[in-house]
Amino acid sequence: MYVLNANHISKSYKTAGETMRILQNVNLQVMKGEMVAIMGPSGSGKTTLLHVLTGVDTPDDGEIVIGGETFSQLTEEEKAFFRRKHMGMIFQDFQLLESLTVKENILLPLILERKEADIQQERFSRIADVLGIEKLADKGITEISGGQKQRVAIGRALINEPDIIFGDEPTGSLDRKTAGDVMRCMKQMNQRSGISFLLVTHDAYTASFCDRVLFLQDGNLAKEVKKENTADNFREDIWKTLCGLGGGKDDLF
Ligand SMILES: Nc1ncnc2c1ncn2[C@@H]1O[C@H](COP(=O)(O)OP(=O)(O)OP(=O)(O)O)[C@@H](O)[C@H]1O
Repeated sequence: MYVLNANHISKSYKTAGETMRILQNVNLQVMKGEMVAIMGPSGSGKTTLLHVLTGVDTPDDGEIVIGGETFSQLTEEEKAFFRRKHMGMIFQDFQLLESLTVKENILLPLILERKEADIQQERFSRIADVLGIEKLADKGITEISGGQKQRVAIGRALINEPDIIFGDEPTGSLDRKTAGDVMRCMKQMNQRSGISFLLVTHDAYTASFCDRVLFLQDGNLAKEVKKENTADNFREDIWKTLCGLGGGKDDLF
């Protein structure tokens, strides 16, 4: 069953009288419980694709179905409502509120929805336990590390039990060890809850925690690499494919 089914997605930008075609007839599916990464050389349109899929930007053409709903046909107001219920977001710079505690940041989507206190507590305990951040509940955001901040952001993205979580360079501001810890947390949440992930990343190590990696080039999803045996082989396949598409070593590490 598809959680995300995007078909014939096209997007152009007009700058100084010139039309730049960024996405051309992109087709992309994510199954329930799948973790998928999108990679590609710098400027290939990864962020544009993520923005289009999440409704931050509008495609020129194409249809996006998320959790059975034709998301691309909703009004802006309906999209915002649908996003809160069915989609989670994780960003490179965490986007947490420094005026709130760790627990309040995670619970924010439920607080805004006025969910009952016992539901809030039950979901917080369950998620904080898996993410290993129970002891940080009352800390301020400025008092915790980058890796801890990203765990809090994952907790906030998960709290509404969405169909899919989108990540824009979720390990982009973390060192390699912390990136690994954060990706293991995501994988654990994915395996326990069956929530799907679609992550844009330039990092082969981060992508190797996923089940499948899609490569963007010249506005199209040009290649796909699936995890078939060891993590090391998968990482090597990812790296070779990206290099073959013109993304150099600097794009990876
Ligand atoms: N709002 C915009 N207006 C005009 N051009 C844009 C806009 N957003 C992106 N672009 C252009 O679209 C192209 C793709 O940009 P995008 O940020 O999607 O690439 P990317 O693959 O995410 O790059 P990177 O890996 O460097 O972050 C770039 O040439 C960029 O300059």
